[in-house]
Amino acid sequence: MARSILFVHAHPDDESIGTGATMAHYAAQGAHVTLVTCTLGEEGEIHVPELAQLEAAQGDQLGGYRLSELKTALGALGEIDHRMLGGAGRYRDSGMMGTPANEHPRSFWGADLEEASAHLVEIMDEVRPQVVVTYDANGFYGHPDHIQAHRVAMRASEIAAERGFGPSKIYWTAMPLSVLKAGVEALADSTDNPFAGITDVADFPFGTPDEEVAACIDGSDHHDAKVAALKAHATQIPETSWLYSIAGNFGQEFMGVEHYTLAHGVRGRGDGPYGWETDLFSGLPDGSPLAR
Ligand SMILES: CC(=O)N[C@H]1[C@@H](O[C@@H]2[C@H](O)[C@H](O)[C@@H](O)[C@H](O)[C@H]2O)O[C@H](CO)[C@@H](O)[C@@H]1O
Ligand SMILES: [Zn+2]
Repeated sequence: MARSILFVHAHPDDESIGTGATMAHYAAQGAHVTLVTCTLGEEGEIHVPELAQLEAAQGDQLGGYRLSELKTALGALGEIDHRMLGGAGRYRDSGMMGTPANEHPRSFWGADLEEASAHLVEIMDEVRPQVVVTYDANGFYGHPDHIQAHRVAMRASEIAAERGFGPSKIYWTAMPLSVLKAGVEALADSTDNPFAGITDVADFPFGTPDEEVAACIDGSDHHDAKVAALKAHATQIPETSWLYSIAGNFGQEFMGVEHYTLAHGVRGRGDGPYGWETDLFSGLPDGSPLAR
């Protein structure tokens, strides 16, 4: 049975920023890699001056443009089965927490959980993922669309399990505190310090104690693919982005290695002081009994 893994992300660019190396890693291994993107990112900033008038308050065309950026990014990551939750345009980027866009009639933050989850269950029934990857209950950093993506992924997985095709393992993206600390220290004297003013990692809206991390996927062979995918999202990730500053300092060690907590399922064999799994499918029988 071919391995099938499903990633649920809120906006175009999250897939590359948070799980790009992992997606490329499994696509290169021949796994069926499905990405579900929940919104088109209509409320995003625009870091490409000549596209400034696409913004929501003017031409309101950023969503369509970001879909094209996403397709380019996925081309860099390998063979990815991409779906928009409910079809392109069904759910709109809700903006940052507390902004007027939260109240838009199609905002993802205001979506009916059962209806949105039903769209995801349909995809899960088709691709039968043994592994699902999404965010923790805080959406990794508190964005309403990320929180909603978590809720929809978890509810859909629950419904799928009731129907006999639930995932064997569910992971949430995570940033180990040791990695955050290393980043803050490495850039402390940098003139281009993205963490300027932050001295304590507790100041970040994200970060997981190393002992609570379950998996570390080394996709450093796909470092270049991840950087190419990030560059495809040029409206969101400018050349001056802190992502590139850190990559420049840490290189493959940062860009190509991605970490996860295990929210559901049995942890497989692991390495290192905390027994981090090195494969998200570890511990699973060859082929899920739930697969078609
Ligand atoms: C990575 C991510 O989830 N980006 C979201 C986020 O973008 C932030 C937003 O534009 C904010 O105004 C900026 O200050 C911040 O730097 C951005 O990361 O929220 C956007 C609006 O919902 C969303 O389109 C974007 O994908
Ligand atoms: Zn996002």
